[in-house]
Amino acid sequence: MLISVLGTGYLGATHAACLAAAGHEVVGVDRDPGRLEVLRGGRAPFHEAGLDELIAEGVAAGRLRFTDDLADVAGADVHFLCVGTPQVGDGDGADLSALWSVADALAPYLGEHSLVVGKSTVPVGTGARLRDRLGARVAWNPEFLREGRAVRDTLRPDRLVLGVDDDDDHRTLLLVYADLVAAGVPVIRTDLATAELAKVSANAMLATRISTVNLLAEVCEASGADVGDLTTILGADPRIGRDFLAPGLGYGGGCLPKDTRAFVARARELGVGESAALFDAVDRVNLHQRSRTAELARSLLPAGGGTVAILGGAFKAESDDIRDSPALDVAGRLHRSGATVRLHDPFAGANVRRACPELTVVDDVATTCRGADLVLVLTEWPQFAALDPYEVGELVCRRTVLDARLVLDPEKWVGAGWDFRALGRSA
Ligand SMILES: NC(=O)c1ccc[n+]([C@@H]2O[C@H](COP(=O)([O-])OP(=O)(O)OC[C@H]3O[C@@H](n4cnc5c(N)ncnc54)[C@H](O)[C@@H]3O)[C@@H](O)[C@H]2O)c1
Ligand SMILES: O=c1ccn([C@@H]2O[C@H](COP(=O)(O)OP(=O)(O)O[C@H]3O[C@H](CO)[C@@H](O)[C@H](O)[C@H]3O)[C@@H](O)[C@H]2O)c(=O)[nH]1
Repeated sequence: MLISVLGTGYLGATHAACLAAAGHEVVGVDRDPGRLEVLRGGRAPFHEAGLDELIAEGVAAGRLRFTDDLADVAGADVHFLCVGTPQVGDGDGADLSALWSVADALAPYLGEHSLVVGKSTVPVGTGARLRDRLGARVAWNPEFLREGRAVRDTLRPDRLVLGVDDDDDHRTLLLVYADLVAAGVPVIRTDLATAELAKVSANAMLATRISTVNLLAEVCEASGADVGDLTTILGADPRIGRDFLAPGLGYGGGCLPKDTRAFVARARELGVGESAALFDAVDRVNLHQRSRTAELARSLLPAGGGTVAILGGAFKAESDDIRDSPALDVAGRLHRSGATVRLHDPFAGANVRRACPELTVVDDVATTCRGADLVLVLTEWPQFAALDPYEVGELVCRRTVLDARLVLDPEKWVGAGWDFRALGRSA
């Protein structure tokens, strides 16, 4: 099949490369010339395990091309919309301007049988509006991939959600995903509204889980209970489950925060504001983790100054994405409070330098920690979990560490003479 993917960011680039790997002829469209140049060179424009290889293979095989000209995708059987839907500047709802703009630009190139498939995360009701606007066949096929595991998640998703109007559109999508269907990936057919809602609901529920565990961590910290044992006990109940129970600095990124807020904004429009306030509280608890981490760090530094070695800038490990990164929120607060901030991240350093020129970003852990009054772990990179507390102890000015992601082994660090603090652990 000839397939176009409109928007080649974290979602679109991965989706396009995986469709090409499945044997389709794929054209990725973007308006960002820098991004297109990198993709045409057979690389991913961001750090994502396995994606460089997949893009290189697709480009070399001639199955994957990139363009800024929608005329190049005229005649495609299926067009996937993968542009960004960020939070609106002055509110909590989703900004759909990129979606409408790319859809309008695509309209003249749609054939009678072309299927337009929304993959971006949108408020419920968007697909129906798009169908009316374009007068074309529209389906919604939300994407559940996680950054850092994007390729694996796309090649072997937990489920395929196909929001369709009729059997023809369903059949078309089954052909697009024939390899996944053959591999036994569960397919859930539904309507457009349910497919759209499934995506924001999943993210709002995941956010709720994290804020719940962080509330529990705060109670552990205040009471002397052990949050590690607590989550093990909770996770052993199959109704609760073990995944997504890691306490700490909370969630960030380009999805969970904005999707939870957009859910609430849309629920209010639909007259369900009273109950949707649940997710306002989830958001508040999440943001509170950032302010309380900064305050705790401040209290461990010399009054009005001090040097803090920050380990982590990305919003999560295995990604270089810094959108709404909790780590950068805390780093910014400490910088503004007068602390000297040095920050290291294994992959996100260049992005942090560009976005936060006021912070000193360094290339290795040793330079970050040398002469520091406090070591602060803000992203859950395994490299940080593996640090040797004796070696780090030789570099710092004071052996004080605050683990805001609960990745360090307390016994090892205390044994090496550190004043060890962690979120969820009483002092
Ligand atoms: N990042 C993820 O892990 C992920 C996972 C699932 C769903 N989503 C959803 O997918 C959507 C995209 O997210 P993302 O993280 O890939 O965003 P992104 O910002 O990385 O990518 C969006 C891309 O769209 C391009 N674009 C914007 N307007 C365009 C236009 N008019 N024509 C052509 N290209 C245009 C941008 O240049 C950019 O490359 C969002 O709705 C997001 O919520 C993201
Ligand atoms: O137990 C946990 C798990 C995650 N996090 C944090 O939560 C954030 C989000 O993590 P994760 O969900 O793994 O990353 P994303 O790549 O943002 O993926 C989410 O957002 C995507 C975009 O919508 C969806 O497709 C995914 O299903 C959904 O998990 C990160 O800051 C993590 O550090 C925790 O604090 N504790």
